[in-house]
Amino acid sequence: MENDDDDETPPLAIEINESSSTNSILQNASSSTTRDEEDGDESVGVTIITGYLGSGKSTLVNYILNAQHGMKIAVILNEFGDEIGVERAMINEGDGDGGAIVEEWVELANGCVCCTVKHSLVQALEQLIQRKDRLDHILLETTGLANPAPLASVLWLDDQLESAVRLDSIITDLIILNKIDLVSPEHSGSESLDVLEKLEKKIHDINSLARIIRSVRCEVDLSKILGCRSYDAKHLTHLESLLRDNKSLSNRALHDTSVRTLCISEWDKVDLDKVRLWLEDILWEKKNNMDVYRCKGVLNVQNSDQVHTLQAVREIYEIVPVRRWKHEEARMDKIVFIGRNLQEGLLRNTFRACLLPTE
Ligand SMILES: Nc1nc2c(ncn2[C@@H]2O[C@H](COP(=O)(O)OP(=O)(O)OP(=O)(O)O)[C@@H](O)[C@H]2O)c(=O)[nH]1
Repeated sequence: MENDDDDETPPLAIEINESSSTNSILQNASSSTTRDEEDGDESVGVTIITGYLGSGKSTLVNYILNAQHGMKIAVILNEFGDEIGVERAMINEGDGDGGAIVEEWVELANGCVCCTVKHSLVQALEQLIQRKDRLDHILLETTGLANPAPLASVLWLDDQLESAVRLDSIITDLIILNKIDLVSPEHSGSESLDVLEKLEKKIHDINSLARIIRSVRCEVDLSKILGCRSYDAKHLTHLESLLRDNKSLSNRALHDTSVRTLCISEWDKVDLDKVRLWLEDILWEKKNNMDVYRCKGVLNVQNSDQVHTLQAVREIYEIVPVRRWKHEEARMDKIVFIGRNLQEGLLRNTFRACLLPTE
């Protein structure tokens, strides 16, 4: 579908719950508020967090929500269809104890925010703005396959939104060079230019203005990434080029269409050891030629009252308990796969062999 078709597409329903991301710029809450007050500008900053699958977008959202800044933050998550619910279950909301108070969670379903769900995004932002007195900032975490340029155009070209929200920055413009702990020592420091320096140079060859911050688990100085005002009038040239790039891109160019997402869900508890062997067979042995780029999910584990999250990026995976299941929460296993040659029947059947018999 071409971008122009979007106007004919009816808006999709958006879920807004009462409880209330791959690289970005955040500014310290207090300095952002002070600056806004000084300017008489009460617009709410929006930070778009983009980045490839598994680069650390949710890790950054988690870090921001749990940091000591006292901001009231709304999070808009864009997940592909079946992923709905998985992403949110994996993010630990701030507890309001000095950290973020998450006022709104908005999940945009059934498509990618840069193409088919633009209307939902506009609706979601409008609804959030109506509650603006209670909000300091909005984080928009896109799917790992999205291009941020069309999002910038949504924020710029919608007249109503223009004054009430402002694009603060896109975390790809501000580059968080995350996971530097995974660069092996023999690759860093031993040569005249180490791997990270070479990588930074390559990034600057593509975008000489990009600001780069190195991090492990997205632990970054929030004053460097929130409230950046990267797109204020003085940065207009950059914005214009972003919008121009957007016009010249077809949807085909935005996404690798051969990459597919699928989700398997079950209600029974799992045997964790069996799940590990199952996963290693898929990720390490490349069972039946399946090429899994990314896998994430929640598991209902035998003899545990903790939600376990499963995360895999290529061959690296982890399964960890993150918190207790909430009383009202449906305890289930839900796993999302993103990759090529995914065989749904095979994944589903082999996963069933990890389930415990229903009590
Ligand atoms: N070793 C290491 N692992 C990290 C780092 N940052 C994040 N991770 C892990 O990488 C995995 C993916 O992180 P996420 O934050 O879920 O990535 P994402 O970009 O939101 O992924 P998608 O939603 O699939 O696009 C998780 O298992 C994280 O714990 C880091 O700096 N070092």
